Amino acid sequence: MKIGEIRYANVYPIFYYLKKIKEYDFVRGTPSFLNKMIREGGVDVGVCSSIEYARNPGKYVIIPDISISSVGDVKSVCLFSSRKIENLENATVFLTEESGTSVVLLKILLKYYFNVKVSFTNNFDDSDAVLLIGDKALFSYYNNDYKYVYDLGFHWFQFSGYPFVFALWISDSKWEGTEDIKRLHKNLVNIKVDSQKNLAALLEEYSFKGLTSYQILDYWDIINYNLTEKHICGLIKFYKLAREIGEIKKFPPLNLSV
Ligand SMILES: C=C(O[C@@H]1C=C(C(=O)O)C=C[C@H]1O)C(=O)O
Repeated sequence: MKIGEIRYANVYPIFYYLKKIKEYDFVRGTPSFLNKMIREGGVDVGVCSSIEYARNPGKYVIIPDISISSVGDVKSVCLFSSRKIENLENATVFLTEESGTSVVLLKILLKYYFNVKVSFTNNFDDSDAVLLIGDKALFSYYNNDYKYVYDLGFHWFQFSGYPFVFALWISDSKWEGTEDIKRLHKNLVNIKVDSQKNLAALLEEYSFKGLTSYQILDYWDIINYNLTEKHICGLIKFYKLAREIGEIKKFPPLNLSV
């Protein structure tokens, strides 16, 4: 099986253990690259943007019990700004090209929670505020690169009261019901539990320029890999609002299965 691996710190603990099983091949990249890979059949399974599932629901199944989520702060998905958000009316906001989900989350929060209208750009230098995800966001978060930092995980929680599911483990639907996908599901669930018990051990092999060991541990501690009923409630709310703002065509049936 070929598995799409997000090359960020957020999911390093899971892949660290998954690679020890020696049963899988891996393709590394940003979420938007992996979304394209799974869409085009370049990988069989991937940890992909949750919005990718909703854009092509008949094509995938969701592997249960695992995700990349936040329950409150996430630290690695933030709007960074030199102005307070209420002063960003009519401003220009840079959107990272690495993301699928967070771009939609930002649009939802700006409209329904912050009540601010902005325009978007992919020109970093031309912007008043920037949406970053993954390691770039994490670096800026801990190194105080901007005066105002809006953690989208935190604000989603304030807004909805639910966890936010940034990424889902999805497989091409042709794998549904196979022994391979059942075994992968079992491996992932075991890894999810075990990896949280011994995060400090991972630091022997992991370094992140610009972050202290304490900051990395703190980050791995808050990143949430569960997919509980509450996560699903958050996901449903997100998909409904994404549909309202025209980011997806239809509310997708949620096919969680192995
Ligand atoms: C928590 C994060 O969530 C990520 C955000 C994603 C997106 O915006 O599409 C996809 C996968 C996750 O890596 C992060 O980037 O650190």
